[in-house]
Amino acid sequence: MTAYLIKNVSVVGGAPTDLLIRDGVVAGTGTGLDAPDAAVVDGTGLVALPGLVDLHTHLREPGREDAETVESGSRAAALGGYTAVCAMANTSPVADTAGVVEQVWRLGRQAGLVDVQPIGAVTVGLAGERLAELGAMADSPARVRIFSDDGHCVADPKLMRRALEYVKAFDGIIAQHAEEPRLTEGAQMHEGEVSTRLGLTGWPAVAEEAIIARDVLLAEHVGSRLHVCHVSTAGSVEVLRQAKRRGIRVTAEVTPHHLLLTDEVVGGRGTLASPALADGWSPTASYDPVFKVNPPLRTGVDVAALRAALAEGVIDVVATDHAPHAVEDKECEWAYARPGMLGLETALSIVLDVLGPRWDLIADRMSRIPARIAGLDGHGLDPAPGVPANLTLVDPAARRVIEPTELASRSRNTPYARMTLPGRIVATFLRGEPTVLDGKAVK
Ligand SMILES: NC(=O)N[C@@H](CC(=O)O)C(=O)O
Ligand SMILES: [Zn+2]
Ligand SMILES: [Zn+2]
Repeated sequence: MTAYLIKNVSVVGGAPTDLLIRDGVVAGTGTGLDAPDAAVVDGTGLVALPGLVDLHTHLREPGREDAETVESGSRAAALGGYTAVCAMANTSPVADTAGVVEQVWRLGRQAGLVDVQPIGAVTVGLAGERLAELGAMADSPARVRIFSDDGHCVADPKLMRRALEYVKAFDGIIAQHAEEPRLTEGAQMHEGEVSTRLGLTGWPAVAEEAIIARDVLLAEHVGSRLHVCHVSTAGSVEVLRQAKRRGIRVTAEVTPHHLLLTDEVVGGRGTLASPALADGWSPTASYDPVFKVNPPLRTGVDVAALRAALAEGVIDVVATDHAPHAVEDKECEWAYARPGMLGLETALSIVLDVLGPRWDLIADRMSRIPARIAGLDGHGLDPAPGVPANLTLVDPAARRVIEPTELASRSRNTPYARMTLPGRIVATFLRGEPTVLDGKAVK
């Protein structure tokens, strides 16, 4: 195994120092390090972060390998600075048995670009009727600890209660896609002024907020851990703030797209929550299905509330909800397009715009805390002697124009096409082995 000497790098925003990586761990830090056998990486002007960890990724394998595979998604993750991702269960077949979660886990190890931690389904077939074999998935080699029906809501409160009770035994987590289905029948976009103007059926904020309010009370009642997926509204932030004040064991994530984009883009307007990114950019058309996503893009008030909640910690982490879709499922009439957006290769850039170069906060929201929530021990640790060398090097001064066909994902449904984003991943290391060098995947 080659040793690497990263020279003159800022570790999480600190004063420039050298990092020696050897035998899978950080072997030493300090200025003026020398290691004749090591390959030198010039870290001047770069920031070293603990490898990013994504709690919410769709890798699409098994079933829709045309949209993404574990390997292509792992490559996209590494290029985005990730060293671990949690893969959602809405595959085909659904990851609702020990067999399927083990298959995904093995595919991740074979790809060897990031650690792929499968998430197990809560209910059989994501149908919301019968609990899946949660214990068998927890006991499998994949050691599943997070369970989610993402793409669907566990709408039945009795089933949600039983799922929370079941996972309590092994300190597991239920990650809820909060969407009261009876309030979103036929919904196409956020229910508000824009949906009224465009004549599209709305997805009301209350459909999310009512489920979160119910679930935090169930989690309190049972004394079990709840994680809220892709929080999208100001009202949800208030429910979470109150729940945390009551000491309820709830964590929450926000996606990059809900931190930047508003429902105005559906109508073809380029109003973004960030003037810098809006400068010179606008959607190519109205009803562009790349902006169709579940939960939907909300208003500027919601985006502002999410940005504040992320900075403050009411929202614990950023999760990408990387949702690759094949061209025929996405580039079609709005009503028939599948919802979802790519996120892995652009997440750090968006968060850098949202939070600014507050590297310690970024390390918390994108690495340390998601690693702790998922129980991924070797990840989310700042580079320091003896620590597994799971890290990424960021060039904060770089700017790049997003070109969908240049992404490593097998799909191209990124909402940031033609945007100029800040920051670039220069290198990523997984247990001391480079997965990205000079901005390119090593395999
Ligand atoms: N977010 C989306 O719009 N789609 C996700 C499912 C989900 O996260 O709800 C997908 O799997 O495509
Ligand atoms: Zn979802
Ligand atoms: Zn999802």
